[in-house]
Order: sequence, then structure tokens, then C-alpha cells
Amino acid sequence: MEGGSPTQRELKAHPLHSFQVEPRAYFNRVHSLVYICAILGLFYHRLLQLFHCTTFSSFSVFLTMLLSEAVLAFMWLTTFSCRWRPSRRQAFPENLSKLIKDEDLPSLDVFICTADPYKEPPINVVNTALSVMAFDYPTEKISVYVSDDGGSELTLFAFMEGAKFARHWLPFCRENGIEERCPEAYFRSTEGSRRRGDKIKALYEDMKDKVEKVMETGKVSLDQVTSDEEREAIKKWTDGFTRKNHPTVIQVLVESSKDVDVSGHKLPNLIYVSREKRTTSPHHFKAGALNVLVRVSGVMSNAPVVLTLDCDMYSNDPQAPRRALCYLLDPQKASKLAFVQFPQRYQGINRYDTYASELKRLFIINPMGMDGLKGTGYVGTGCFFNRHSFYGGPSSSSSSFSPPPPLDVPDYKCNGTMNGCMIRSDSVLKVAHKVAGCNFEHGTSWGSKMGFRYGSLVEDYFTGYRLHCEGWESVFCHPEKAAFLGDIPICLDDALSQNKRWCVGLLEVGFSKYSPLTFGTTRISLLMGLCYAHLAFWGLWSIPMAAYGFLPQLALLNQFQLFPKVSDPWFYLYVYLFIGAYGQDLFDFLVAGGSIQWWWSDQRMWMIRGITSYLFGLIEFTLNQIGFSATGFNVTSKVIDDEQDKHYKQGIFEFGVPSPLFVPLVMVATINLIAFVVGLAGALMHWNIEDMFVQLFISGFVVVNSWPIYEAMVLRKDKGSMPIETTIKSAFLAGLLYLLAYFTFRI
Ligand SMILES: O=c1ccn([C@@H]2O[C@H](COP(=O)(O)OP(=O)(O)O[C@H]3O[C@H](CO)[C@@H](O)[C@H](O)[C@H]3O)[C@@H](O)[C@H]2O)c(=O)[nH]1
Ligand SMILES: [Mn+2]
Repeated sequence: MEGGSPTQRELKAHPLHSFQVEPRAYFNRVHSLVYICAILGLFYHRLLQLFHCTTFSSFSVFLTMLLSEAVLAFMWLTTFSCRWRPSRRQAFPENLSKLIKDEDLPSLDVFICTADPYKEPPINVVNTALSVMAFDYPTEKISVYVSDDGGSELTLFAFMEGAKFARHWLPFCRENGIEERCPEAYFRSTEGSRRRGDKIKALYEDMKDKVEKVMETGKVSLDQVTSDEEREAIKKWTDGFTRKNHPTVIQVLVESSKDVDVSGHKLPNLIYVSREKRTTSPHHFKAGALNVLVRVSGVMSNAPVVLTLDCDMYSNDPQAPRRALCYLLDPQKASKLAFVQFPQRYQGINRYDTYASELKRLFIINPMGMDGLKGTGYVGTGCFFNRHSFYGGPSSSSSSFSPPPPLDVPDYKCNGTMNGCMIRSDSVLKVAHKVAGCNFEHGTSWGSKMGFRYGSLVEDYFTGYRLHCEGWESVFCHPEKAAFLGDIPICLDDALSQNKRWCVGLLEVGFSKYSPLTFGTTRISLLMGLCYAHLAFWGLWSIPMAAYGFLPQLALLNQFQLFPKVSDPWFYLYVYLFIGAYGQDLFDFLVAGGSIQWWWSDQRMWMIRGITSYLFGLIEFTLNQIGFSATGFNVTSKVIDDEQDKHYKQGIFEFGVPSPLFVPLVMVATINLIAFVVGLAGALMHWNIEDMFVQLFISGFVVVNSWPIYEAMVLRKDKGSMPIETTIKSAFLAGLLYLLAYFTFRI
């Protein structure tokens, strides 16, 4: 470390962090054991049924049920590994300052990725950058790198304006003790909104207006920029410059060693990078962008600590770097610690969390479970890395946090530290352009053994997983106050498409030679491998979901019994399997600070994703494998449409677009409603309700969950209702399915 690590004695007096296994771990273990026995019972019962089948159709129906339940059981077993040792940590940043002087803190490189100015408004990206430039951390030690995969002069222009505003914003925060360092969030807050007419507010509005103006015209004209340097930069957008085909643009907007704010203090470095793109060369999406930043920053500032952020994830806690350092600088952990991950948390979630955007299981519950083993996975944003982890496995020799090696670039003589050379100097810029070129990685280990890993659409998951396989560890840092806050999709199609992309990316890992089931369980540990497998095979949820969404209902309509009747003792096994799984899920959710209402939305979205995102994800992945198509990284829109926003705030589902994802959803909703009504009427009139009770219950449960879909199909007339073509298409397909079932059950 730059100033020497704290000694054991000092650490005893001023601990940097604490760790505790949650008491519920023991309950979880016992319950899991009981549940596993129940699963074995289920298989036994299903096999008995199979042996007693007399017709081919009943045999295939029971076999489908058995296979679906095998998938459910597999997924249950993998969640069990996340429940084995849930743990909780606490960091004590107040002790850090007692052990390490500010001037001895390591420098910090922050990477912010953006990819499309029309889906990710540049003014928001600027806000994210300003919020981290204003971290409660020695400013001259911070360098912020913005990667613009959209290759847009609009984004560069926004950052030119942002750099000027930073000169006012940073001293303003410092002098007034402002906690909220993201300007937009600050001016929205009660305290900030009182600043109407203030100079700082006027400056902010002025910047925003300028950025909005260029956004409207879609172009930056040369009279909109003030200095020669800016004009030269904008001139790089020549006629042949497109987002998919353009040379590297690197613009140093603020240089710490030269530029000061309005009160004379040093500013952080701020560097805009748009890597070279050629249609002939793969660019590996976000992972590729991050690797370019690893190298460009390696040439310019080469900080030992790197923070990665998505463009919408602004800093909500200026202490976040110091919290992360409580772990990264601990001499007992340092040599093996690859990263400290803060959970993804979001602003603007509505009262019901309609689309389960909080993703509590993915971002909080499971990470707490993995943190008790070897550490949580990487989730793409809000993560502080030890730069060493980009270059290979942990070294067994060093016991403390050491400065990273200089970047290995042929003919590169600069020593790779800020003190070494000015980052605007020609020699540094020349190398920086070279390492940002699209051919630089040819024949190197970047993306395979170095940096962020290629080969999956979820580069975050894959990279974290590979680091764990190499022997690195990680830490889940989950303070009450969110360290970073991001945007959520506010219409169903966006939410489901995002999940579909994740699902494809996860399957890419699940079925690769690095599959967590084989590679992971042997390289890390059995339990860690299973935790990773739980995510990798998300797409498989769609199999039992589709089976349970259609089969029991179609069977009910044809009076075919799939489950034991109420008076049969086996009935209680199914009751327990249902209540045990749902109950444990609710329990986990509540313990992690959730409410019943949000849990309800969460389980509903789980079912919705099951037959939409996961199903389409699984199909798309299969098609990709046999070479039919290739999936790209479809960036999630962060633009707020007013009408959608209104609906979201009211908790109304937003359909609106005729998305193919909605087709199976409407089919399930329709078939379940019909099955429930017909089944109930039939049961009340002529058959015995107890025979079909389980099937009736399942249909009823789906109907209750599908309420918003019925509303959108029949009752609503607004723009967010279900497009009529989707309803017609789905009704037609549901009819076909019914006919198919009718003949199957009757042969
Ligand atoms: O070619 C690309 C595509 C995306 N991005 C950036 O990647 C980030 C994440 O993209 P987004 O559309 O917001 O995807 P999400 O699904 O919301 O992102 C989650 O999932 C991704 C993996 O699929 C992770 O990379 C993210 O960190 C994680 O928040 C954004 O800042 C984008 O600008 C790029 O830089 N280059
Ligand atoms: Mn995002």
C-alpha cells in the first residue's frame, strides 16, 4: 500500500469490519433436510403413478410432470446452498481514518459505462460522474473514466459542460456539508428544492438546458462549444463517423494536476473515452468497454482500486470508498480479496414494487448467503476491485495490499502513475489511443485470462465467477444507506427483456466448459458452485413454469386427475412441498427487510418471468447454439415516459407494445381462468371437488396472480393496456392448445 498497512495491534483497537453468521442458518439447514426428504417422497409417488399408467397419453403427462418437478427439485437444491451460511458484515469507516492518514489512502479509478445517448440521457450520466467526483475522498486521488460505447458527440458535449459545472459543484458540496452529491437528486430533495434562485441551481439549470438543446437537434454545432480544444474534439465526428465504425476518441476534460475548482482546490481527473469500433472486429459489449478502461486508466492513473459503475448508478453515500477500503486495506484479507460488492439498489420503486425491480433475492438474499462461503458474485456496478485481480490469480506471497504493476504495453516507457507524467501529454495520449484500439487485444489474454471475461452476455456474473475459480475472494458490503442508486425499467416489456438477456447470458455460462456444476464445484467449492449454478440455470425455471401453467388446467378441463385427492395421505406431501417452499421464500424475504406486499409482487413476477423471459431466453439460447441467430446486448432504456411513469406510480401494469413476450402470458391467464371457472362449476354440480382440488387450487392461484392481465385485456382502454393483436393471437394459440389437449387426454 502507498503508506504501509496498519499493524495487528492497531487493528485490534480499531477494527475495520465485523462478520457474523446469521442465526437462521441453523433453521435453514434443518428445514432443508426435511424438505429434501419430502422431495424424495414426491419422486417415489410420481414413479408409482408412472408404473400404474395404462395409456400412452397418461404416461406422457405424468412423465412431463415428473421432469418438471425434477427441475424444481434441482433449483431448490441450488438455493439450499445459498441458505447454508447467510452472513452479515459491518464496516467501520470511522476507524479507517484513525489508522490511515488521508494522504496515504490509495488512489481510485472510477469507470462509468454508457452506450446510447437516446436510451441513457447524457445529463444523467454526467450526474453519476459528478456524484463520484464529489466522493468524500482526497480529490486528487480520484480519476473518473467515462466509456461511451454510443460514440456520441452529444455525450462528450454533456461532459464538457459537466466538467465546467464540477468546478462549482465540488466546492459547493464541501463548503455546505451537502450529503447528497448527485446534483439532480439534490435539487429534487426537500433541502435542494429550497435553493430556487440560488447561483448553484442556476448554473445547474443552465448546463441542463445546453445539454437538452443539443439532444433536441441531435448534433453539436461548433458555435455551441467555447474553447479551441473542445472544437478540435467535436471535429472528430466527421461524416464517416458512426457508432459502429469510428476511431478512438480520448478527451481529458479535467486534469487533476493542473485544473482547480472555483475555490482553488484540486479537482479529480475526468476523462472521456470512446474506444475504436470497427464492424469487422468484435467489441464484446460492456466487458470490452471495461477492458479498454482498465488499460487506458493503466496508462494514465493506474490506481490500485477500481470502481465500476453503470451510467445510471449515482453515488448516494460519499463514504462508500472508505467503506470498501475497510476490507481492501485489511492486511489479513488484502492479498486474496478481488472485490467489494455493494448491492444494486434503486430509486423510484413504487409502493407495490410492481415489477419486483428490487430483485431482493438476486441482489441481497443470495449474496448474503454466498458471502458466508467465499464471497458474493460481481453484479456489474457498485463494485470496488483490487486492480491485481484483472491480471491473474491471487499471489500467495504478498500479505498486504500492494500497488499494481504498470500496464504491459510494448514500447511503453511511462511508469504508469499519475506522478510520472501529465495525462494530457502526447506520449501518454499516444499509448492510451493504442490500448483503446480494436486490434489491441488480438492474440492477448484480455477477456480470457485477464480483465473482464468475454463469452457471456452477463459479463459481470461470468467475471466474478471466474475470479472465484482462480482463488480470489470477495466481500458483500450492504450498509443500510444505499451506496449507489440506479434506475429501474418502468414498463413490463423492458423489465422482461432485461431478464431475458440475463437469462441467455447465464445459460451461456451454464452450458459452457466453465459450467458451475462441473468447473465451479471443483475449482471453488461444492456449495459455491451450486450457488453459481442456481443463477446459471435460471432459464430452466421455464420448464416447470410452463408445465404447471398449462398441464394441470388442461387436465382439469378434461377431468384428468394429476394429483392425489384430499382424502389421500399423499395429498399432504404436496401441501407441504408448496407451503414449505413458499413459506421459506417469504421468510427469507421478510428477514431481509421486505414487506408482504413486495413479496407478493416478487412471487408474481417470478411466475411471469418463468413463462416469458426465461422461456424465450431458453429458446433463444438454444437457437444461438445451433447457429440460427445471435443475441446482442440490448441496452435497457433509462428514459422516463410521462404516461408510463404515471401508471407505474399508480401500480398499474404497463403492457402497451405488442411484444411476443406477452403471448404466453395471456395464454396462461386465459386457460387458467377458463379451467378455474369450468372446474369450479363442474365440481359444484356433478363431480367430487376433492378429486380435483389441487388442480383447482393451482388454477385459482394463477388467476389471482393474473388479475392485472385480465384488467389490461378487457377493462382498460389506455395506452398501456394489452394490444388487441396480442390478445387475439394468444386466444387463437390457447384454442389450439386446448384442442391438442382434448385429443391427447381422450386417446
Ligand atoms: O455494449 C454495451 C452495452 C452496455 N453497456 C453499459 O452497460 C451498462 C449496463 O447496461 P443496462 O442496459 O443498464 O443493463 P442492465 O441489465 O440494467 O445491467 C445489469 O446487467 C448487466 C449484464 O447484463 C451488467 O453489466 C450491469 O452492470 C447490470 O446492472 C450500462 O451502463 C450500459 O451503458 C456498455 O457500456 N456497452
Ligand atoms: Mn441498468
